Parts: sequence; C-alpha cells; structure tokens
Amino acid sequence: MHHVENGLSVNDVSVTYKNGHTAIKNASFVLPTSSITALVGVNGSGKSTLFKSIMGFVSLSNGTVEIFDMPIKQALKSNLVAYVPQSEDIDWDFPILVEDVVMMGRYGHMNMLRMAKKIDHDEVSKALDRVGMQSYRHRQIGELSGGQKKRVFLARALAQKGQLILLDEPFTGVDVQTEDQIMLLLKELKEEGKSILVATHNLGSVPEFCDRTVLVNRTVLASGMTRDIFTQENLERAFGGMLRHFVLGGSDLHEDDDARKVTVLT
Ligand SMILES: Nc1ncnc2c1ncn2[C@@H]1O[C@H](COP(=O)(O)OP(=O)(O)OP(=O)(O)O)[C@@H](O)[C@H]1O
Repeated sequence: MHHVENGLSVNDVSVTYKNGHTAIKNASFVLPTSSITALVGVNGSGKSTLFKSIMGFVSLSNGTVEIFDMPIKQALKSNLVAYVPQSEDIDWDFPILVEDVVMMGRYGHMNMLRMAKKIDHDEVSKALDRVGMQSYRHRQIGELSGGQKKRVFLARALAQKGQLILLDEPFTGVDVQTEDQIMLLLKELKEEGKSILVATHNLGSVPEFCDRTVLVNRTVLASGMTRDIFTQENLERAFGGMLRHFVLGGSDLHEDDDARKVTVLT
C-alpha cells in the first residue's frame, strides 16, 4: 500500500473573509502521522480560520490543503477528519442526548437513512467509555459542565474513527484532571497512528505533550519539533509584547508557583 507520511499538508494558504479581512496569509505546515501538534497563537491570530480552511468551511483565496494526499472534499467523504469545535460554536440549547451527539460521529459510516447498526452502537459505547461519560449518555447535552461537554465531543470524534483529529481549544474551561484525561487520550490516539492538531492557549502544557508546534500570527511564524520551536525568541514573535514571561515546568524560566500555567499579561 502507498504509505502517506503526512496526515495534513497546508500549502501557502491565504483566507480573506467577505468583509475584506485577510485572516491568514501564505500559511504552510505539515502534520505527520503519529504526532500531536500544538497550534499556538494569540486571540485573532487565525487558529480557528485555519481549522475552518482544513474543514472546507471557508474558501481559500490562495493555496491548497491536502489530507492524506487527498483534496479536502474527498478526505471528508472518506471520513478521515474528526473536528472538535470550540464550545462557543455549538448550540447548547439544542435538545439532544449525549449518546445522540456521539452517534453523529457515525453518520458518515451509515447510509442515507441513517439507521444505526450494532457496530455503530458499539462504537458509541466504546467512545463514551474512553472519555468516562458512559453514565451520562441519557443526559441532555445542555445539562453538562464545560469539561463534560468537551469530553462528549471528543467521544464523537472517537466514534467517527477519523485519522486526522482537529481540536479547537479543548482545554479551555476544563479542570486539571479533565485536561490530563484528554491529554492521555490524545497520546493513545497518537500511538494508534493518528495526526492530531490542537489549538491551545495553554502554553505550559505544550512541551509536555505536543511533539510538534505550529506558531501562528496571521501566517505560520514557525513550525516543527516543539523542542526547536519553543524558544523564547519564537514565542516572543508569536505573542509580541504580551508575553512578559512564560513558565516551563522545571526549566530555568520558572517564575511561578504553578508550573503548568503560563502568565500572559495583556
Ligand atoms: N466570518 C468572519 N468574517 C470576517 N472576519 C472574520 C471572520 N471570522 C474571523 N474573522 C477575523 O479573522 C481573524 C482571525 O480569527 P480567528 O477566529 O481565526 O482567530 P483565532 O486565532 O481562532 O482567535 P481566538 O483565539 O480568539 O479563537 C480575526 O481578526 C477575526 O476577527
């Protein structure tokens, strides 16, 4: 079989919104298989726009996106991409049960009538188990905490069995325990060979669990192995004057009691 090394290849992508604002200009980076990549940048730097470009939700004014060497449409059709959106992009008042949200991950595997088969129910159950949400399966999605909601959408991605997994801010508003649980799960998925892209503000956790980093600010400033990219100089370029100090657990830069958190003064 033809071996594809990159789960995702973003080539010279630019996105200009209808109002004329160019959110991303000439961005390029790749995501190898079996890797976790952090997508890091300040608010408004274009992280969500990049995700939307990869999902085909916005049209590119320049460049191409390839997913396992396929064009976006074909990759989406082949169920290769699982997307965990930002919580703000989800309508939490929509009356739907937890198990039905996770079942949505199976739609791409069903025929047009969307009749769930045994395998679909099994995958939903397995996914709920993996994120520790089995006992909540009959709850309305709106009746969950922020961290629980995140886990349900992660379960949806698991049930979908995508090879490229995109997570937009999965750690916002979750406690440390849930954060650790999500990271552990992502590491397992990496071991299974998946390509994972995680947008995050939590710089402190990046060196610990993301082998690669893409730094963005309206374009890709730097990308590669985290140990090469996570330099004070690069981070200052990404965060500008807003980065007064950052904290890496156990490093010389340690300036804070809570080694896991980064202080970004605005
Ligand atoms: N639909 C849209 N139309 C016009 N401009 C937009 C649209 N969506 C986003 N933008 C602008 O594009 C820029 C990038 O936004 P984007 O949401 O990609 O940033 P982000 O890095 O995800 O930010 P955050 O960390 O705050 O979520 C911002 O200046 C934003 O105002």
